[in-house]
Amino acid sequence: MIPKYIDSDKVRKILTWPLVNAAVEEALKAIDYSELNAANSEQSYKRQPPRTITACGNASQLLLTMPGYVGNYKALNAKTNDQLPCSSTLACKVVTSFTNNQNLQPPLPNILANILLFDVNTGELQCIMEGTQITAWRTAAASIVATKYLYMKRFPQGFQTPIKLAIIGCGVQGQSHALGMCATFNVSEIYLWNRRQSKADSLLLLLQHLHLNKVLQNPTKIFVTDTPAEAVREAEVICIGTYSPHALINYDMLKSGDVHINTVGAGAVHFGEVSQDIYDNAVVYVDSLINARTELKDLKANIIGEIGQVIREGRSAENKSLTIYQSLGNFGIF
Ligand SMILES: NC(=O)C1=CN([C@@H]2O[C@H](COP(=O)(O)OP(=O)(O)OC[C@H]3O[C@@H](n4cnc5c(N)ncnc54)[C@H](O)[C@@H]3O)[C@@H](O)[C@H]2O)C=CC1
Ligand SMILES: O=C(O)C1=NCCCC1
Repeated sequence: MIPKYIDSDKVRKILTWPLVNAAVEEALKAIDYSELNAANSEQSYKRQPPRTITACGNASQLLLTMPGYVGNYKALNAKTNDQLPCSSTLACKVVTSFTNNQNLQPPLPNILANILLFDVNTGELQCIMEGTQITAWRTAAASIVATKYLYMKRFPQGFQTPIKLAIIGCGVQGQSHALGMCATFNVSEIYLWNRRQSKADSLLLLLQHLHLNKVLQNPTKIFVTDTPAEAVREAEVICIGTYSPHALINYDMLKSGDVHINTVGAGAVHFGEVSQDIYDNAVVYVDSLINARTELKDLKANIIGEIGQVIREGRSAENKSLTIYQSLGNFGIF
């Protein structure tokens, strides 16, 4: 059988925020196979071994392989939104992170991905999906799901609660986080910061264009700031996705009261862009504990558990107004 190839144009046509958010929530919700027992046999489950990271020459050129299986999950039909019968997916995402790509002429995305889908009965390769956009959407959707369960659920208005949002780093991830958050939540104000301001300006123009054309519904005030401190001063929800090896925000910069941070970036380690004093004052949730055990082993933080557990059981009573979703990366169900 020749596997089907789904190119980036076809992928783009399928992706919508409700669909991707739902797929990612479903994948995050799956329980680890080792915890499955007779009492929760209806539950979806996952087998997700640690991902491998292979350096190609040096640490700025990496190949990541991310295999996973999700069994017994319930997905929605993309066209009708109807619940589909229980499904299972066996897949492997293969990602490269080559951080010089942005300097090529013409530039390429630093993160390039392909997703291999296998027949769960025969193991045959069924399909290869261009995965670069899926990675951008999936990562933002995981932050959206984390924001929904760790932040929005604190308020009686839930999803409708107006939020002030900060985007630190306006590259591929910054853009998908801004678009996904604005498409999903009632974002009243959005503060954009990027090391090179022109990228933040471009994102501002894109957001204004989407609002003007009613692709984004809620009226959002959009600001470009000179510093990360200005961007986060008022923010209730912060998304940070850069390659910065040092902290771009620290605890003194945050507003007091309820704040939630989604941190997705940083190069060699996955926790460089937020200061230690923020971690000291926060509770941390991850997407994948199995990857956290290796990739976050040097992080000194109160890691409570996986976001999937919060989806299944609610947030534990840890009494902290500052939450962090530390995103390592896993895969959605597509
Ligand atoms: N957690 C996850 O699942 C995923 C994480 N990532 C990570 O997210 C981060 C961003 O990735 P992309 O948006 O695809 O890259 P990108 O190259 O499109 O954007 C990176 C942004 O970081 C900024 N930046 C780079 N170095 C900086 C520094 N020293 N200080 C301040 N800003 C700096 C750049 O100005 C740029 O706007 C990377 O660390 C990447 O590894 C990417 C995909 C998935
Ligand atoms: O989950 C992913 O995809 C990635 N995670 C870390 C950085 C590269 C892509």
